[in-house]
Amino acid sequence: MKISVIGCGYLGAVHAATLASMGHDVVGIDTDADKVGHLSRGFAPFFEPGLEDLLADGRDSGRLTFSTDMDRVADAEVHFLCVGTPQSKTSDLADLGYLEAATRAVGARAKAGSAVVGKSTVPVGTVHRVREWLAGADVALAWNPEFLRQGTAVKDSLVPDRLVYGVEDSDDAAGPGSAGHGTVRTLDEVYAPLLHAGVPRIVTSFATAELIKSAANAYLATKLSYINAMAELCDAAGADVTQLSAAMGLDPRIGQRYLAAGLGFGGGCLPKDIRSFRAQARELAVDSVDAWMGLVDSINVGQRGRVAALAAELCGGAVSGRRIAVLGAAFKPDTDDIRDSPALDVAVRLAGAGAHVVVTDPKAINNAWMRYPQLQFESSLAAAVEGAEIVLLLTEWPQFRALDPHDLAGRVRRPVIIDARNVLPRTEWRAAGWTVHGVGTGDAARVHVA
Ligand SMILES: NC(=O)C1=CN([C@@H]2O[C@H](COP(=O)(O)OP(=O)(O)OC[C@H]3O[C@@H](n4cnc5c(N)ncnc54)[C@H](O)[C@@H]3O)[C@@H](O)[C@H]2O)C=CC1
Ligand SMILES: O=C(O)[C@H]1O[C@H](OP(=O)(O)OP(=O)(O)OC[C@H]2O[C@@H](n3ccc(=O)[nH]c3=O)[C@H](O)[C@@H]2O)[C@H](O)[C@@H](O)[C@@H]1O
Repeated sequence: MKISVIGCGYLGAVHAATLASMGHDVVGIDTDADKVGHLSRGFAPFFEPGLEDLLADGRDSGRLTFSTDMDRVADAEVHFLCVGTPQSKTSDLADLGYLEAATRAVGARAKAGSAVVGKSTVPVGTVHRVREWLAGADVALAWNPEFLRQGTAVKDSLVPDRLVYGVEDSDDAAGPGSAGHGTVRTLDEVYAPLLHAGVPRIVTSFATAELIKSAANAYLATKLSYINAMAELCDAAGADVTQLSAAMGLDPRIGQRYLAAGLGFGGGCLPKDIRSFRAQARELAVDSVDAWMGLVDSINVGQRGRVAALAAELCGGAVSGRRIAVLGAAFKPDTDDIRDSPALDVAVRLAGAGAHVVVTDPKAINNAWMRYPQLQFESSLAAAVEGAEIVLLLTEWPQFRALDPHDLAGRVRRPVIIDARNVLPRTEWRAAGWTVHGVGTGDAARVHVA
């Protein structure tokens, strides 16, 4: 099929590349000429494992092209809308400005009978606004939310847990002869290899499809804030949240995933999505969801404050003038994305309190250094920790987990580390002379003021 993908960021570039790998002819459109230049040459404009291989395959096969020219969408049979829906600068609401611009541009060029399919994460009810923005274009409309995670985006796209199709009420999966089966059939054709492999697909209304996406992210955020609240309880009681979550997770009704307590969640999605969800609940007068999301958000942001306060405590009450090494700038490992990064938030708080903060990260320094002039960035871990009075492990990259505590002890001024992701083998590090503090690992009662 001929497909256009509008918006080639973390979601769209991966979506375009995986569709091409399934045999479709795909054009990816983005307003960012730099991004399009990279993608056209087969290079990923951001770090995402496996993406460059797919881009190179797509370029070599001729099935995958990129452009800034919106006119290139004209002969596509399906248009996927993948532009950003960031948090508004002035409220909790999602900013739908990019989506409106992209939709209007597609609507003006899409050929009659083609399908416009939304993938961006949107507040419930947005599809009706998209229909208005299409301004009478003779196109079908569907909403097909995406659930991929950065860092595993290629795998998540090629082997998704489920496909969700939000379609017109008249549309159904009954096949030829039913009133408006157009978009279901079209999407089935797009995703044929996945459906053939047995990926479940849910066909539902627009509102339900929109809410499935928001509710899934809100649930993940809820699970994370729940375990972080338990971490605070563990610190207060002298218990260990890593053992608590491991034991809880063995119950298959609970499961191990998203139960890793620590610095909490960040990134370009969960934080803004729970705020948008909150705003939607307020508009719909569903107070319980508003209050719930408010608590999830405040527990999450509170983790950052707790780690910064622990650093101050371990520095004798204040960090002013202290040299602090921060391991991690990305919002999580295996990505270079620093959007709402908990690690950088803590680093900025400490710098704001007068510390000399040196940050290192395997992939995210290029994205971070111009944005945060108050921080020093080092690509070499050895340079970052040199002379540090305290080390903070804030993003659990494999290379940080595997650090040799003996080697590191020889480089720092004081062997004190906050393992804010609870990933280091504490016994080994303590045997190497380190004071190790986790989050919720019951160390709070053992803080020694230096
Ligand atoms: N990043 C992720 O892992 C996932 C993101 N999502 C959702 O997907 C959407 C996109 O997210 P990201 O890819 O992370 O954002 P992003 O910011 O990385 O990418 C958005 C892209 O859209 C482009 N763009 C903006 N306006 C445009 C226009 N009028 N025409 C063409 N291109 C335009 C931007 O230049 C940018 O490259 C959001 O709604 C997000 O919530 C959903 C699932 C996963
Ligand atoms: O809507 C989106 O954009 C995506 O948001 C998340 O994906 P992502 O933001 O890429 O990252 P996750 O792996 O979910 O991690 C989110 C945050 O939670 C943190 N986290 C995750 C798991 C855990 O146990 N503990 C924990 O603190 C991570 O460090 C990270 O900061 C969802 O997992 C995806 O399903 C969804 O498609």
